[in-house]
Amino acid sequence: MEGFGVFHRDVVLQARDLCYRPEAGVTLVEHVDLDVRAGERLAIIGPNGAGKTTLMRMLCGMLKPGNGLVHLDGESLDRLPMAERARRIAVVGQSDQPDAQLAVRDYVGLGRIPHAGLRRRSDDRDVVLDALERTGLLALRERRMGSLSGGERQRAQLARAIAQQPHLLFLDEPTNHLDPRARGELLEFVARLDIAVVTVLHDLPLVAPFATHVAVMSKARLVALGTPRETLTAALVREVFGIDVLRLPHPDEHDRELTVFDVPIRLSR
Ligand SMILES: Nc1ncnc2c1ncn2[C@@H]1O[C@H](COP(=O)(O)OP(=O)(O)OP(=O)(O)O)[C@@H](O)[C@H]1O
Repeated sequence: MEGFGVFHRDVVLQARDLCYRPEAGVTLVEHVDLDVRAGERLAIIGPNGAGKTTLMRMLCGMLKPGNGLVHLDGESLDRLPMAERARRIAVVGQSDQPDAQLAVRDYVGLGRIPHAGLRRRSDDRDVVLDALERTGLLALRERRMGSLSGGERQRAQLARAIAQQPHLLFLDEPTNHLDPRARGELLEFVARLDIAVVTVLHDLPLVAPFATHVAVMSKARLVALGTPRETLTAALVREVFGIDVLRLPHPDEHDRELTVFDVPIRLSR
């Protein structure tokens, strides 16, 4: 494993020197190194155009890196057969376009394909029902995918990923169609799955409650990697996002701190 040094058994995903340059003079991701261990939840954050989605697509094998290596469970991702990759990794992307005519439960059932091919196994039905129940979609299981709201469709995509029973889950902005309460509920649900998660997240207030680790991207580079407390410093948030972050004592709960991202909208001068 050249360039990877000692492989630790609990490291699920290892990336070294990842770069992506679609054409001469254009660099979307530059020299990214990171590890994700079992049970960790990594949030990739950064401003629009920073390279977050490009990085995530390389980490999950959807995009071949221009340079660098990605290892899954100690094996090179690009040498793993597709079926084996699909048994270990589930991806909920931004641009997934589910077939509008499919019933919700059949759509979620597609998550079983890597395990059983097109042949149905007896436990598949239970796994699908469990995924529907855990995402609050049981009552909608006979509905067509095309009839769901944006938030319901997002939950169906997550249910399909859960039905895949992966041990590494990739999510690209999983909260973007959800109302504030549903955002927290969805991330709480994902955290309780107790599997390794890599997610692109724009919702800064949810990063610290959800993520065990944060990768901060800015202008194609990884500018910080660590726990939320190590990375979401006032100085870094100001430098990367151009906004202030304030940590205030909770007025009622003395053991809690409120983290406020101060986004000014000034209508008058
Ligand atoms: N094939 C390409 N050729 C040139 N530029 C590209 C290509 N693909 C993406 N880009 C640009 O690269 C930059 C990084 O894109 P990426 O989608 O990774 O950013 P992001 O951090 O996920 O952004 P957002 O928060 O807006 O989703 C963007 O400015 C995008 O327009």
